[in-house]
Amino acid sequence: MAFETLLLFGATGDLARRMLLPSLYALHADGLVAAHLRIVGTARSDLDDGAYRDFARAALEEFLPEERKDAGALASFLERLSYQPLDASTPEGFPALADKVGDTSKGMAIFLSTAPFLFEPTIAGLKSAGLAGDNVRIGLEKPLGTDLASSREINDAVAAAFPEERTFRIDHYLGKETVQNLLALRFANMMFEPLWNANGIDHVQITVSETVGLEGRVGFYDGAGALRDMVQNHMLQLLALVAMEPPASFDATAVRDEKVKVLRSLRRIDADSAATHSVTGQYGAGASKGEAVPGYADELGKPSDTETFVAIKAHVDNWRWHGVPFYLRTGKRLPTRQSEIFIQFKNIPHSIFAKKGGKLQANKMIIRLQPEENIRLQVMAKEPGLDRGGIVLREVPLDLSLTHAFAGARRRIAYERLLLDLIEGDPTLFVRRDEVEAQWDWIDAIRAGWAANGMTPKTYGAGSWGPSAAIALTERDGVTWHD
Ligand SMILES: NC(=O)C1=CN([C@@H]2O[C@H](COP(=O)(O)OP(=O)(O)OC[C@H]3O[C@@H](n4cnc5c(N)ncnc54)[C@H](OP(=O)(O)O)[C@@H]3O)[C@@H](O)[C@H]2O)C=CC1
Ligand SMILES: O=C1O[C@H](COP(=O)(O)O)[C@@H](O)[C@H](O)[C@H]1O
Repeated sequence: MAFETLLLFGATGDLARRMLLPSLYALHADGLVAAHLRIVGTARSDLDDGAYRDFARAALEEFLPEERKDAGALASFLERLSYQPLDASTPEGFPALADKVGDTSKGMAIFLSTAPFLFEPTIAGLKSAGLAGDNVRIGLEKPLGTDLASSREINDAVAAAFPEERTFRIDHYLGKETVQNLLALRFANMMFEPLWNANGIDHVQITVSETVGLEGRVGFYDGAGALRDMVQNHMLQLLALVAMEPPASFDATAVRDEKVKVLRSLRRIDADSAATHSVTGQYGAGASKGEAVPGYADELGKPSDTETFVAIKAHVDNWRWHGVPFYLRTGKRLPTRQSEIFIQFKNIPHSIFAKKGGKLQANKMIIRLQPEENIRLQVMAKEPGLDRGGIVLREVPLDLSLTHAFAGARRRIAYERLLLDLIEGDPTLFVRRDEVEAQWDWIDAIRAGWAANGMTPKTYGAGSWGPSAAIALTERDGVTWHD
């Protein structure tokens, strides 16, 4: 059921400015939210409704693409907004917040876009002010903790007021169009699923590379690092979607049941295998997009052992994936911004072209999430000609460019879909508690393995593909990273 109030904590933050307000505006401009949906923002800043609308207007001016700016839609969107100042770390301000929110009988969705240490007091405050009733659901921005224990603590605090079916944990990668297309590719087509296993697939690579550095998130990032910031959530969700069994239906329980089975089947990387199955790095000075950039420690202003790059060789220990490595790689200040899933199929069992000189390469599938969205299957074809000197076979792409195939359909940013699902109450693309905890369990073992082996990040030049050890991680298996 679509709710009629959205209460946004962290309404003055960076995420609200860059993503949440522009997404809500887009839903409004496209007529996708109810005419009577009210959006109440709250944060510490001492603003009134008018000042918050000015704040929101400035954010939209800055972050909306030019073609989306429409004066009429902007004015009517701003009318939906109101604001209540609140220090969420103490209970005092919550009664005033409840007054501001007013009648919630038509349902309220709450979104916590604040640091996780505020979740517990926020939830206590909401509960004490009567803002956690049966017709209220809550969305939680990541990070949900820094390890399994802290994640459990947060989840317990949330569960004290909101049952699991009313708790929506965000992983914005699940809102990305191509991520859902991966499900369509696997489960809406006959031809891939029979090969989608250890018989057909040699290995899988998942790369999420960024060109940016700290981007003003110094305080948060140095306490997190790439493993907890990116692998624990986005990359493991991508891995789970690639590796899961077909769910019985595209429904929240069925999909999440299958994902959690994969996450629980991940082979532990621990003290014995951390050094052989993972590599960490930290960028030093180098160049990004042709410009000289400082190293991480210089950006931070002090030396640090936080990893800005991680590469992992993972295994899913079940029948389907027996012996198939999943190589994961993510980092900041890499050469390109590129998120992709690369599926390397196995070689054909016997080549009829060998005696004619035809050289074969195994099929590959590249599922590109960003910057552009496309799915490409590399297949073998014969070069045109009379083949007098022998047959020449060449790898050619079968492209499914989503941008071209669906030209005219606007590409939505992930938060548009996720905020709409939160307001309408569809949890399919949100992460269930057991998934988050399985993810943390696996990540904690890796971190313990690093500590036990005294592993610290190896330096890589900004603008490179990470430390050379990351190349060696795959080359040892005769595998080259797909750049
Ligand atoms: N920015 C991003 O790209 C991403 C952010 N996240 C996560 O989302 C969350 C929000 O991030 P971001 O917007 O960047 O953070 P910011 O630091 O930019 O904003 C924090 C928000 O929380 C509010 N706040 C801080 N303390 C209190 C308090 N005691 N009581 C009430 N409100 C408070 C701030 O209000 P005020 O400024 O008025 O004090 C502000 O609105 C974080 O957990 C972050 O890790 C996750 C993925 C990406
Ligand atoms: O959650 C996070 O994701 C972003 C990358 O998101 P993308 O949609 O731009 O790929 C990352 O920069 C940030 O460090 C992390 O917290």
